[in-house]
Amino acid sequence: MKTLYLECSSGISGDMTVGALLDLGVDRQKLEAALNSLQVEGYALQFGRAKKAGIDAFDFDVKLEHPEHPDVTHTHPHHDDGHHHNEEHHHHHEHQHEGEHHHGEHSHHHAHVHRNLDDVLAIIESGDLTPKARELAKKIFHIIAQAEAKAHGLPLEQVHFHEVGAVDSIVDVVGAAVCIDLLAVDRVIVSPLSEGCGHVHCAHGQMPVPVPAVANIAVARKVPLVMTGIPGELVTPTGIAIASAAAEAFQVPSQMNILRIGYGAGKKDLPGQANVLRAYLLEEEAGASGEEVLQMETNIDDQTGETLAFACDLLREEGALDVWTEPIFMKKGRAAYKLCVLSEPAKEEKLLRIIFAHTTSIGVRKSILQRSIMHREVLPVQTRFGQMQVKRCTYQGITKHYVEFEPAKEAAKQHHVTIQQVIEETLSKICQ
Ligand SMILES: O=C([S-])c1cc(C(=O)S)c[n+]([C@@H]2O[C@H](COP(=O)(O)O)[C@@H](O)[C@H]2O)c1
Ligand code: NI
Repeated sequence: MKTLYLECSSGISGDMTVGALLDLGVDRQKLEAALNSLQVEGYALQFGRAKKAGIDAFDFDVKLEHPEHPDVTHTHPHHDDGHHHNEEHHHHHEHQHEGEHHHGEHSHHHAHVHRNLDDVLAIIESGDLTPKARELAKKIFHIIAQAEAKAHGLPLEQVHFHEVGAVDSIVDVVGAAVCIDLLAVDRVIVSPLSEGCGHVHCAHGQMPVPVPAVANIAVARKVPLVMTGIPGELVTPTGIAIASAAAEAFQVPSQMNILRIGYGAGKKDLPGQANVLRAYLLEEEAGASGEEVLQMETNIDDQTGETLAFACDLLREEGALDVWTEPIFMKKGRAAYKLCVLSEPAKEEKLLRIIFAHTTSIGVRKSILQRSIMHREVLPVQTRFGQMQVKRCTYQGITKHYVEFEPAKEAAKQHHVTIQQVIEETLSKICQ
């Protein structure tokens, strides 16, 4: 199982993420092709290297061609004269850039000068992206827009992305989504995010760190922030939005089998630490990695068997790893059931909603369990009954094979044989 692990001990921003993933080995040409397919103009991509406290890191940058464009004064209601990114993206004297690719020569023109969420989503929709990259990019923008809406007390549809900022954000967000998709990992995990302190300056004053959009995303998406006491903004709204949209969990792996490492350069020079985002590609021998699962339980003494079974079906459909009921006796000798749900921790909210909506329960106990599982892969196997699937499970030299039950059951019915025959013949093909 392949895992992407982002170590954010010096914060996270959009360009640090893209830089780290390029350094990890993502194909730059494929990223450029995806970004070129977007109806966005007026920027150039920069691909270079930077030394951050002695560490050689990939320096990805989006250089805007008209940062001082007069039209951009129609902007976000509370940030209306463009503090966005100029500082961050145009003072890189110590960085060398090997490649610069301009995107200003497109022929499309936009009648308006600021974009709302729907405009940005339409740009993402019309780009030549894989479905996974597109969905992830849209999810990231939703998260940013919701945080901005809350920060400025606006309905979602009234949040406007600053024209210049929007170009920059679209490239960073779509770039990160494309890179994550190109890595084709099984899951993404992210460490708690180290944040700075104090205030950041913008044209109309100072914003406290974490800036409001970051703080709102941390609340909404349950993102742990580590407060380092370093002056300045280490976590940007784009950075935390990418992390929270992609991450299955915020955790530090207890053991790492590292395949590759990439460093993405931040733009700051920090006291005592390198301003880099480190991305790891991990091979996780399931079981050795100390995987975590969530177990939820609730005792129910006043629901019919029919409706409880329906709730169990819904929980399974929502992606619970397992759902079962145990007969129990509760107070006053009442015959009852304990409903148990096992799932990935990230699915807690959705599954809890189903329990409260579809059972009579008004309280649920939960615990995080450490789970060891064997590494699994599914092998297609041709038999006279058609194609069967065999699950191969391995762990430190131990190997077990199991024929997937549902296709085997269907084959047994169709061919009027016992399921044991289907299983044995399928397994015999594997051992040859
Ligand atoms: O443009 C707006 S509205 C804006 C809002 C906020 C809030 O927290 S609200 C913060 N910022 C700052 O802009 C830069 C760029 O952030 P990116 O995520 O686009 O890289 C950063 O300093 C933010 O704190 C802008
Ligand atoms: Ni804002």
